[in-house]
Amino acid sequence: MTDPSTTDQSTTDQSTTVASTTVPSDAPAEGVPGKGTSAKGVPSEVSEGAPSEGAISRRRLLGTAGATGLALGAAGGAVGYAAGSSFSSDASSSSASGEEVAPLSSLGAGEVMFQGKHQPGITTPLQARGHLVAFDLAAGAGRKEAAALLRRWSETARRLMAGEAAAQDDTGVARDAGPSSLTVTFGFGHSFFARTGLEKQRPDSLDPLPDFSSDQLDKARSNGDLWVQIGADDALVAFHALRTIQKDAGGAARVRWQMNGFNRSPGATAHPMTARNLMGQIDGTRNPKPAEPDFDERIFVPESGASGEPAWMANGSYAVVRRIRMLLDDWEQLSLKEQENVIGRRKSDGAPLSGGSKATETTEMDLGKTDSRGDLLVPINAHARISRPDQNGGAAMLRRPFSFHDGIDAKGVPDAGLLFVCWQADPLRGFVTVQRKLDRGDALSKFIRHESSGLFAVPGGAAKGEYVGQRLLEG
Ligand SMILES: C=CC1=C(C)c2cc3[nH]c(cc4nc(cc5[nH]c(cc1n2)c(C)c5CCC(=O)O)C(CCC(=O)O)=C4C)c(C)c3C=C
Ligand SMILES: [Fe+2]
Repeated sequence: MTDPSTTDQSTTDQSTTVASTTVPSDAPAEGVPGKGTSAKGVPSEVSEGAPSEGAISRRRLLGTAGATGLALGAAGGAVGYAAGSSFSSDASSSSASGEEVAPLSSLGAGEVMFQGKHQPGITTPLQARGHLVAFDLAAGAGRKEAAALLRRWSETARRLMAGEAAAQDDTGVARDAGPSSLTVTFGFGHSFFARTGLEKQRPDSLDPLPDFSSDQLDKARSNGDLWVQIGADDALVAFHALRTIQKDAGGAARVRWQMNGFNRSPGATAHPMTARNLMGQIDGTRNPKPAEPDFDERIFVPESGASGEPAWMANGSYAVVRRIRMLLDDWEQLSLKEQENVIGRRKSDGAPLSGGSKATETTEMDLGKTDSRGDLLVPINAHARISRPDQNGGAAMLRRPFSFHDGIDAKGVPDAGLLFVCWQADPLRGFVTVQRKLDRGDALSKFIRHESSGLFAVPGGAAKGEYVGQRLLEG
């Protein structure tokens, strides 16, 4: 069993109130109950119900949050959609055989707050579905149109994340579901600033990423004026948000590229644990944790201007997005031992190869340990060795990826891999430093291909009544 406190999935957004989960979940709910959430993590407005400005709250349509969503039984994951039933999210119950089963829970009730110091979707636990979309401003659209768009998008994000319907012409696709931990995150690309006459406000940190020798990038699926990351634990909730955001763009912006991804569904594993990727590895073990003293400094732009960052980026972060194809046909030819040597960790439980049979995922890696023949137990080119902060002058990033699978390509091989999204206060010190090192001799590089790339400035969270990016667009 892995220690959930070590996993990226256990991280919680500072602006997050996640519904309590009383059954094992891949996304442990550590959210501190706060505004809009009862002590049990279930939205407290449910019975009082005060949907804003005439909106019909989806939660109200559902009756009570406790009576909605997916009811998960621990015994084999017995599942029933319990809308309108008397199922409760915190009541224990018995199976037909009289056997005690775990209390029911509602995945749909998970709610992340839109407003906060940081935007949602950065430290939020991994969600089951994700859409990454880049937009380019339409010809003739400038700062005014961009400001109006960000205002519309922010209002949509706030409403949908609270489980309300869209302000206009809601399609009804998500009407039976709760917020399902929906997050919508907005960022600006390098090209946005010239398009809007805001060049002077463009952070140096947005300078284009250098070329890496192993890049095989498709320009049409890279970069973009604006970037939106959508995540939710329900596929329809995520799609609904995507569609609403696309419709909100109206004539102001058009989609440049879109990528769709997924993670394991909460509750799929017997215990909360770090995610696995499509190569089967436990991935995310050594992510920085919000409780660590240097977490904020590594991931978020500080409030003071001392960093050389523009004031509008205070509490923001930089997202590097890479579509990384996994060459699964080649990878799967390797023996288990060969696969483990590529990473430097055991495939079964993520323990470092230097740790011996008693090691666990959290055992410290011993970089100098050798076997009886004097060979390093963690090979010199192992991915988990050379990507470490202590091998890269302290460089660190918060990795928050989605897997993708877009079928079989023209050559008959799986078009599958990782939508690698990483967050840092300074992309040059974070992603670029580590990727330069990986580019020079990562054992994993034979089995992956970077196919597209983006770098986006993601401003801090919106205050009440504010829209994301307002300090840039109206500053
Ligand atoms: C430039 C940054 C990185 C890229 C690109 C990248 C791609 C990539 N990684 C895996 C699988 C694993 N990565 C692991 C650790 C790890 N990877 C990076 C950075 C990049 N990875 C870092 C900073 C770390 C942590 C290093 C540390 O602090 O010890 C691991 C080991 C488990 C873990 O700590 O998460 C795996 C497995 C894949 C499959 C991949 C591209 C498809
Ligand atoms: Fe990695």
